[in-house]
Amino acid sequence: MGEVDSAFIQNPENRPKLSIIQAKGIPVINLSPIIHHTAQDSSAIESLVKEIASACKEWGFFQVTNHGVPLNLRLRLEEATKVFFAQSLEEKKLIIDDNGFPGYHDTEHTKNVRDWKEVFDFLSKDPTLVPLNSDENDDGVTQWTNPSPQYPPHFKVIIEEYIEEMENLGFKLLELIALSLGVEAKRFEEFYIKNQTSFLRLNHYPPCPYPHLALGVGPHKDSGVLTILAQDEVGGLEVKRKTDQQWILVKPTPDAYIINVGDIIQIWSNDAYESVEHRAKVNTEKERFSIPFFFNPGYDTEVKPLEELINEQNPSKYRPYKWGKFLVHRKDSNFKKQDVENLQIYHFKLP
Ligand SMILES: O=C(O)CCC(=O)C(=O)O
Ligand SMILES: [Fe+2]
Repeated sequence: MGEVDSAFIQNPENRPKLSIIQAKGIPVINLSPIIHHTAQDSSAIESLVKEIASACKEWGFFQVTNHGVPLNLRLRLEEATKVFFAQSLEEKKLIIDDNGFPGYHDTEHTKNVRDWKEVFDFLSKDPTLVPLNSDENDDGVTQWTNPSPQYPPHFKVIIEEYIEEMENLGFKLLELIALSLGVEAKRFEEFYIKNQTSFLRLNHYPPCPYPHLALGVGPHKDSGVLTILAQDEVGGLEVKRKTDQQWILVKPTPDAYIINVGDIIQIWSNDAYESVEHRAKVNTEKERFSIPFFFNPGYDTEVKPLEELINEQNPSKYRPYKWGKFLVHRKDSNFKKQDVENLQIYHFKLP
């Protein structure tokens, strides 16, 4: 692949520097007070909530250790992911839905530049109910259903088992985040009771001959509630530091998960917390794998700042929007190059 394919070339301002900034990096938070407790130790939980609050405010990103997800399960999923992607393109292309989601695909664009990656998406709930289209006046719904990969054996079972763990961890993190905002621990659960739209993504970034021009994933913010990411030892994820807008490499930490606040938490918190821009670099020698779990609410969730957090001094900064409509709009625009930027939450910002 000597020729440079222009579809992958980032605008000059988005091209990555290949030298690495080794900064102190995002906070690492030990979750053992909520995972390994018999009788809850309230002072340990209180200080954990404070750590979460400052990580969400200062970075929008953090890593967690002692999270309760069995390492053996993660290793089994990582191994199966490698075996899956090692198949031929023809074989992988069989594992796809007509809509291009969920399943295998290799043509995703971020901000209209093609990403140097291939992915496999798998829904948390099968089927997942979503709006028929992004038209606000159309109440029609449709279903997304999971593919059934036959190879490697037990792939589907491993993925399902792993998703269950991601949901458990997701709910625990949401409790900590709710407490850190000063609202009830279970405040966010109502948005997940019906028609959760979460999904697991397996990312494979093959070696790239021009890593100074292309990106595995271009700069973006995650649009859902929370992302729980497992990255391998190769590294490549960079986060835009809020204090000085520098791209900071997130150093791979064995058996840790990287958590990032998505756009919906930014809105629920009325901008107290911010969904932070990030991207994934590629390199000439090593392939890289990463596994994000996008923890998303029911399609009919109306996204707006929490009533407890707004008042005359701190009025709502956003007009409400329907999550499902946003999701479907994004899915329609992610697989082709368009002339305009796709939908972002600032489109809902009040003047
Ligand atoms: O591969 C990574 O480290 C990040 C992936 C990512 O940001 C995404 O898939 O939304
Ligand atoms: Fe992301």
